[in-house]
Amino acid sequence: MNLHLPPDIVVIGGSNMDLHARAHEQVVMGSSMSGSAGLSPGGVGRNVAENLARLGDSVALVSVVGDDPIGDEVIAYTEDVGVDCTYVRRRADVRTGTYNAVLDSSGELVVAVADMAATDEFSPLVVEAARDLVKSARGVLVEGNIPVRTADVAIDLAREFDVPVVFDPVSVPKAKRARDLIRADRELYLVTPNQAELTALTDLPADSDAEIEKAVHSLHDRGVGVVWVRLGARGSVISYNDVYQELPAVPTDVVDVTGAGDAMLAAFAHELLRDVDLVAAARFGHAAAALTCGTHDTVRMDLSESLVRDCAAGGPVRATSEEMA
Ligand SMILES: Nc1ncnc2c1ncn2[C@@H]1O[C@H](COP(=O)(O)OP(=O)(O)OP(=O)(O)O)[C@@H](O)[C@H]1O
Ligand SMILES: O=c1[nH]cc([C@@H]2O[C@H](CO)[C@@H](O)[C@H]2O)c(=O)[nH]1
Repeated sequence: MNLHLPPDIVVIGGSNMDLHARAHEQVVMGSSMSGSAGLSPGGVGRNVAENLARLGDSVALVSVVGDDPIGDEVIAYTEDVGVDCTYVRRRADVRTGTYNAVLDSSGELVVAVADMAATDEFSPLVVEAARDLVKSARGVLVEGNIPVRTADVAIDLAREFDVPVVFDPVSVPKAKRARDLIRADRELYLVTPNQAELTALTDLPADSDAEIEKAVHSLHDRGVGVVWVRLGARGSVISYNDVYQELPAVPTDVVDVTGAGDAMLAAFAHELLRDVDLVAAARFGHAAAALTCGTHDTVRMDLSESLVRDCAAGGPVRATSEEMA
């Protein structure tokens, strides 16, 4: 008997182990610096799934990791926070992806090397194997780190069953490759670029407010229902139907922005499952991002529904130590 209940959301995306090394002194290129470092499971898709589970949603992850000790750790951690990892494929012939970041003493990123090993080998067959899972979901989230042909199959599959699709283009190079995924002949529910990714998706400038608005409308013309543009410390713009609204970020002392966009997207999706108004859902997303920005990537932010709700209502942006996992 299959005892699995259908998930609210299926996330189709990458899983990594993140290494964050922070120098304790001014970084001198080519030199060995003293500092501290830590490991934590990462990957955009996996991060979104983790945050959804922490917010109390039922979520399944479709992903690929190596059959190696790092993959063991990533899966054990992700299952432990409540994500269904039944459809995470283990492959003996590839390494689990790693994201290796070096930060300076103020927390700014100096350089990051992403070895997307297993995610680069994420074949459409892994998505096909999750057909029944996708069919039963209320929403599917696809992130741009997976190969384009796999993302294409994932979107088609969800649309075949009329399941709304969220697409996160994740970076400029990935957004350029993913441009043709957004087409007028198939609807995407939500696309979430930052300004540079908006340009990469549309071939239009997106520096001024007027340029952003024009580029956003060109995505609507290509079948995207909701466009939510991330503007970093400024906040975001959300656009759908007759609504076009800029939202401020929740001010915070930034310690590490890694994963803030992933938490923001998870929190937004969490609210959508409750039929909350989209602008209110976006505000909830900003609160989750602010909480995540105030925490080192290596110390996972335990996003709980009440913590984010308090923050969105003007409450504290920093979790107390008891609230941290
Ligand atoms: N300096 C900041 N102060 C307050 N909030 C911030 C700051 N930087 C980022 N944020 C919050 O995090 C959200 C996501 O950050 P950003 O817009 O930089 O996303 P991104 O470009 O997709 O980054 P990433 O790919 O690293 O997630 C912002 O919309 C905002 O809510
Ligand atoms: O090229 C990449 N950079 C960063 C990530 C992941 O982004 C996450 C933060 O949003 C982080 O966990 C890292 O693994 C990736 O998968 N590929």
